[in-house]
Formats: sequence, C-alpha cells, structure tokens
Amino acid sequence: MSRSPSLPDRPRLDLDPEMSPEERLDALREHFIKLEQVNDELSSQLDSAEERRDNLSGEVDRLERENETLKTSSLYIATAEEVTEEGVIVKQHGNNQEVLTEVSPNLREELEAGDRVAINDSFSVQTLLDAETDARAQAMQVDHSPDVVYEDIGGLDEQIREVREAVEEPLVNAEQFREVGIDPPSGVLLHGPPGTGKTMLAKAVANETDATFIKMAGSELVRKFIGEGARLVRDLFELASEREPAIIFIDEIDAIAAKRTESKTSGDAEVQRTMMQLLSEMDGFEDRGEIRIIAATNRFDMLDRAILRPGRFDRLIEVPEPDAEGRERILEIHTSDLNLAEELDLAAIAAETEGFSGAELASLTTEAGMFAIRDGRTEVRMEDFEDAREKVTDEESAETGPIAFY
Ligand SMILES: Nc1ncnc2c1ncn2[C@@H]1O[C@H](COP(=O)(O)OP(=O)(O)OP(=O)(O)O)[C@@H](O)[C@H]1O
Repeated sequence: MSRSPSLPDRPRLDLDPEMSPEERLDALREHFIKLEQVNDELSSQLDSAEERRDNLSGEVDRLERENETLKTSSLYIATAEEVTEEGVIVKQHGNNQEVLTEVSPNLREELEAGDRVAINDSFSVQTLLDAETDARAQAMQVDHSPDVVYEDIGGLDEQIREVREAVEEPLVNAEQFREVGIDPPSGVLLHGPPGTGKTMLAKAVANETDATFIKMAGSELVRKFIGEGARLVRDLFELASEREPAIIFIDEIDAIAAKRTESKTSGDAEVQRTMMQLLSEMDGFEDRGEIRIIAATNRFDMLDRAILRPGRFDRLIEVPEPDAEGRERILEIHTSDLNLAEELDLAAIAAETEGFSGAELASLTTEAGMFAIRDGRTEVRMEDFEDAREKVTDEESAETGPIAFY
C-alpha cells in the first residue's frame, strides 16, 4: 500500500512592530500567496485522496462479490458409498475419485450409503440431494443388492443356466474371457409373456455377482420423460460406469425399439432418438468394463431388428409361461412360508392353472391365504386355492381380457 503524502508546512506570518504599514501590507500579501499555495496543495492532496478512496471502494466491491461467488461456488455431485465412524466415503461422479470426507452431524444422521450428495472443493458434504427432484433418479431404479436369488425363480432352470453363462460368467471371470480371446455377448434380451420372471432373472444375476442393479423402463422414458429419453439413456450408461460392476436392466424395451412402421405417434422422432442413443451406447460399449446389459420385452414381434444385430442384443433368451412342472415349483416357492393343510396337493393346483404366469401364481397364493383368514382359519386348504383361482381368473379376464399380445 502507498503511504499518504505528507502535509505541507504551515506558512508563518512574522510581523515586526517596527514595520511600516506598506511593509506590513507586503508581508501580508506574501503570506496570503503562501496560504493560497498551501491551500492548492492541500486540495490537490484531497483530490487524490478521494480518487484513492473511490478506487479502494471499487476494490472492496469487487472483493465482496468474489467472496459471495466463492461462498456459493459450484458444488460437485457425488455418491455416498459408505458411512463409517471416521467419516463418509464419497465417490465423485465423472472421475470416480473416492475420498473419505467430513459431514456435519445433522446431515450425518440422514445420510445413508447410496445417497446422492453435493460436495465442495474440499470434498466435504454440503447437501443431501433430493432424489425426487432428479429426473435421472426418477427414471432409474437403482438397487445395490437386490434380494432375489436363483432359488426364488421356479421353472426356469434352462433360462437361469443361459443367463449365468451370458451375464454372470463374463462378469465373474472377465480375465478368463480376455485370455481365451472371446467377447462375451454384449446384451441379453429376455422375451416372453408378462409376469414370467424376467425381472427376477436380471435381479438374481445382479445379486449373485454383487453388482448394482439399475433398471429403466422403456415405456416410462417415452411417456413420462418426453424429450429427455436420449439424455437419460446416456445418463443410464454413465451411472452404470460409476457403479461398476453393474447390471443395466431395460424393461419394456419395445417402447423405445419398436419397428418403425409400428410406431406412428407424434413422439416417433423422439423415440427414434432415444433408440439411436441406446444403439450408440451399446456400439461404443466394448471397453466399458464390468457392466452387462439385459433387456426385456413381451412384444418380441414388434422389435426393430436393428437392436438384435451382433454387438447389440445378440443373445436371446425366451422366458415362456411355466408348464405344469414349472407352476408346481413356483407354487412351492410362494407357499414356502404358508401354513398349508396336510392334504394340500400343489401338483393338482399346478395342473389346474394352465396359462397362469409366475406373477399370477404368486397372487393366487396370496389370495388363497386371504380366503383362509376370512374363514377364520390359520391353515390354508385346497378349497382356498379353488376360490382364489376363480377370483384371480375373473379379475384377469375383467382387467385385460385374454392375453392377446404374445
Ligand atoms: N418363475 C417365477 N418363479 C417365482 N416367482 C415368479 C416367477 N415369475 C414371476 N414370479 C412372481 O411374479 C412377480 C413378477 O415377476 P417379474 O417382475 O420377474 O416378471 P416379468 O417377466 O419381469 O414381468 P413383466 O414383463 O410384466 O415386467 C415376481 O416378483 C414373483 O413374485
């Protein structure tokens, strides 16, 4: 900082009593001139002091603004990976950097592993992001460890074997695949009627491989997130690479990948863009590491064949309606916690429920339990299943009519 200039000396007026009036007048004039000079000097000093003050207050304004911006500067988005005694481990989106960081005690109470958070430059957690405000969070269902295991799935042994081979093996033994030099299937397409266990299969692989399960429903992309489909597909793959190992599950893929002739709605161009984005993500997918893609449809006939080309959904697995044996197994699974009457014959129920999907058998079981309760019993009998079958069949035909799609 420059020093302030020194003040000019104050002129002295020496009037000798011996002086004549003329001499006094001269001395006074001279003094007056000196005073004027000092005055000029002081006012120029005042001017420059004022100028300096203006400059300084400009500088103060600038610093204040900078301070404000620093206080409100952009925050980074991260995911809380683990809440530990020592702090919170967060993983920053984009660069996947993991850090152990601080969090204020009140935030800490609310914070759970898997939450999205905003962190500042020094990585400390500033806010917990509200998942509901985030289209990405709304459009995608993220499950860190789905609780479905292969044993929960009845009648699909062959499909389980194929899914394990196409999805689980390449994830678990990635190194072996590389060494042998074969590319695992890029994407697996599960096709079959509704409620037959396609989602369960995808969840069970995620569980078995300790992978994050990320589900996106094609129909929602088209209905709910109009104009955002392509971006959300990009986000979907980005999220998966942040959460490796991950299983991407695209349900109802027909909604975004229907044959062009079949989709003549006004949103056609938008749907096309979403599908193109999906194809380009899959085409550029090879080096993406531990991410596998599973899609499901119950409108296989409607699919645009472009998505079935090699390098895309090149492994097709049909998930059919269960046969009698499959139905019996599904009934066994869903009644395992029920208090069944001694005489109850699951094979007989399976024989009488031709055309029932796994989902329908699950609700049949719940309904049977409800009939027992209504009757004041704690034991579920054959007659409860018969009543339940009538109810479920009536509801089905009232709601959807015969299943016409497949
Ligand atoms: N094979 C099965 N074994 C046991 N339970 C089943 C089976 N299939 C379906 N279920 C029951 O039905 C429910 C729905 O199944 P799931 O969501 O996997 O069907 P989906 O084929 O994905 O259906 P959608 O095509 O309608 O999405 C499951 O939560 C489960 O209770």
